[in-house]
Amino acid sequence: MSTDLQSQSRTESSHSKALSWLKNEIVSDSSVTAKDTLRMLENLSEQYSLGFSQHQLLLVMHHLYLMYQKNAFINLTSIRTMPDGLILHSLDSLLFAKVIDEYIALDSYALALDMGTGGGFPGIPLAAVSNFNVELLDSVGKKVNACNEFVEEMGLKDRVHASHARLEEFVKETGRAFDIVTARALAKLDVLIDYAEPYVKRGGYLFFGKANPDAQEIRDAKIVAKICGFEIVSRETFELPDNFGHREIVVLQKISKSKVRLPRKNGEAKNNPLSAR
Ligand SMILES: C[S@@+](CC[C@H](N)C(=O)[O-])C[C@H]1O[C@@H](n2cnc3c(N)ncnc32)[C@H](O)[C@@H]1O
Repeated sequence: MSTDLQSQSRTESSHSKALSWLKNEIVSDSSVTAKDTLRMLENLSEQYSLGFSQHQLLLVMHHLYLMYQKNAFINLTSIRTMPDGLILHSLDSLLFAKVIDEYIALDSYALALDMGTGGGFPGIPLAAVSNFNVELLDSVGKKVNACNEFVEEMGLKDRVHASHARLEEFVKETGRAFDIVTARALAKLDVLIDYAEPYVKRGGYLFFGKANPDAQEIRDAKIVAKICGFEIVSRETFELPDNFGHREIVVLQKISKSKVRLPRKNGEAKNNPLSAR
């Protein structure tokens, strides 16, 4: 089968799974049906000019729903209701996809790594709206198992996979392989750059989501970016609806060799930051 036909048949199979799920399910907040939630996401998609198809949004919702089901057993999110999660997890992750598309087309077959993915944010929504091959990484085994269950259930297993490892160690298995590295709610920007450097190809991009980085965090990020061979190419800002707050996605490009040997030992990036040298 040609790659296009394989990809079309994969899309059809994940579409029918998501549709059969939508028909039956009532989401965790008993006053809101899955159909209502999909409508909310479609409205948000329009409001932020995201341009994703209904099928893609359905997949994004399917992930959120599976994540909330699993959250009853393992701690994946502290955001209690599905409508809040829709904004703070799904929309927030889709904003990454919107920004990434400006640098690497979502319909390309780029390789992406989501560092410290937790319940799969932003990596799984990113996979749902792209053709990317996505590696999700987390140091907590239960979260990794949950993510692998989600992508199997969503029909994305052949191009999305979660691995259980620390960022400081996973590079020994994979090498410098990725076009894109993402992270949300993992660490300060300087630490994220330190973690990500061994994974991204020359010319590749880092996309880091922050609530509101202060001037010191940006100063430290600039210092470490220079040491590690990156430049900050953009800082995209968004206001989430209903006063859910400010979001910034910082975009960096790998332009030269790192001046220090990375990765460093476990915990070094946080405990002995390059920005303080
Ligand atoms: C606050 S959670 C954020 C999860 C997700 N990115 C989100 O935005 O919802 C940070 C995650 O990073 C993982 N993590 C922290 N340090 C890590 C490391 N050194 N290597 C791999 N994962 C790590 C944690 O286990 C946790 O799941």
